Amino acid sequence: MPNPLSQELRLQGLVKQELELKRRRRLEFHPEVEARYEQDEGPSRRRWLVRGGVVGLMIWNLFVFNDWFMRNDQFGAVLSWRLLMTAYGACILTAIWRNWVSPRAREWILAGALPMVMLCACVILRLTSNEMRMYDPFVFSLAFLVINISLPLRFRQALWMSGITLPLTALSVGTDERLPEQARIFAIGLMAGTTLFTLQACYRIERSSRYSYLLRLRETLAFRAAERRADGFARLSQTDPLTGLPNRRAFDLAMPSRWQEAALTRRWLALVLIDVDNFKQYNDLYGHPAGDACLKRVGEAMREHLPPQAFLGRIGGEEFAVLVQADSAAQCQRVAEGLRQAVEAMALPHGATERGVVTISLGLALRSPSVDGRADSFMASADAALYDAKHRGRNRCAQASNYGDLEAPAAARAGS
Ligand SMILES: Nc1nc2c(ncn2[C@@H]2O[C@H](COP(=O)(O)OP(=O)(O)OP(=O)(O)O)[C@@H](O)[C@H]2O)c(=O)[nH]1
Repeated sequence: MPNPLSQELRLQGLVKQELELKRRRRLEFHPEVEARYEQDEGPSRRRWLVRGGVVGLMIWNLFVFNDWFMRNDQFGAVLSWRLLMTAYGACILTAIWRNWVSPRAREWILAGALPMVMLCACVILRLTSNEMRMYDPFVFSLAFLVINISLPLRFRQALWMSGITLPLTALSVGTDERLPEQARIFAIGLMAGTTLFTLQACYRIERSSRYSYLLRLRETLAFRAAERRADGFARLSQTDPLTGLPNRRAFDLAMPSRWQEAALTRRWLALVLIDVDNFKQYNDLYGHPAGDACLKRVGEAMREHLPPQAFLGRIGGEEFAVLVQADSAAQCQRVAEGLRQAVEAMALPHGATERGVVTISLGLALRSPSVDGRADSFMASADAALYDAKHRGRNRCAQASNYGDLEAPAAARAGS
């Protein structure tokens, strides 16, 4: 299955092509663009058609007053034809409204309304004996106006249905001997002219709505692509390329939000600054590439140890930082000590440390944040604690304030 990104890029290319090739003159897009057109515009077109159809049916039925005065003798029969057409229209509109039919079928079914309306109108005209009936055919043009323009039909369907309906209606009116000849000629001429003009308008409406859709789609796709690029840049600018962990910039952004989160949930927030012990010597002993690999492994070991919601970033050369929430100070201390153990447990050989393996020193600062409190001294506290851990002999976690030193377990120190 193609991924959404490549699909969008392909669509972007197709839209560009459509705009360049002026294919829009054919009132049909490339199938993929056409599918997207229906997806984006279909629901609003359905709503519009249903609304327009309901208004059209209301107008159609308002003529019942006219029937009462003009065709009183045949009122029952005329009313039946009106109701038949209304029922037919209601079925079509329900099918469109409930989306029971495909987009293509929707357009053709709707277009079928034009010959149906004209059929009913011609039958009603035949049923009428009143001398005022000669004015009836002049109203026929109204159907072309409403259906071809007001709805409007799509141009292809409008062309076909008008092409079928106009000659048949003209035949019916033209052969109606009870109509004066001049009225017949004039009514047919009016219908033909109306059909022509409404078809032209129908074409222009569809063409310009398709063209403006293409422009909108082009903008939407370009905007999405720009957003994706911006997201990518933001991710890159906040990621350390060596370890794939968040970098200092990401840490600076995370700090205030983590602070607020902890304040709102009334939990402890721990900041742990971590420094790889004697890392300069590691580089000197094993080379810079090995140093890089070591930093990656240290990052991975700590990430695995931390809960998923904890922040872990590489904020400097061989310096990492952790932000983690906990329910108690003791829990924070356990997390920090766990990090130290996790790195030591990797047992990466290091000829210049006491234990003979890569170890880390940690400075832990704890806060119980308040919403309007400030994190200003947080970093300085953790930094001071880290300094303390280094001075006390490395491979340990020291804690800022008066919580005391979190010693490495006795067993670990015994082996050093
Ligand atoms: N391989 C590698 N080395 C780095 C990188 N960034 C910083 N370093 C090295 O990390 C070393 C840090 O050395 P120092 O700040 O003296 O600290 P240290 O040797 O770890 O000593 P202590 O921190 O006191 O235990 C320097 O030699 C840097 O060149 C990196 O991305 N890759």
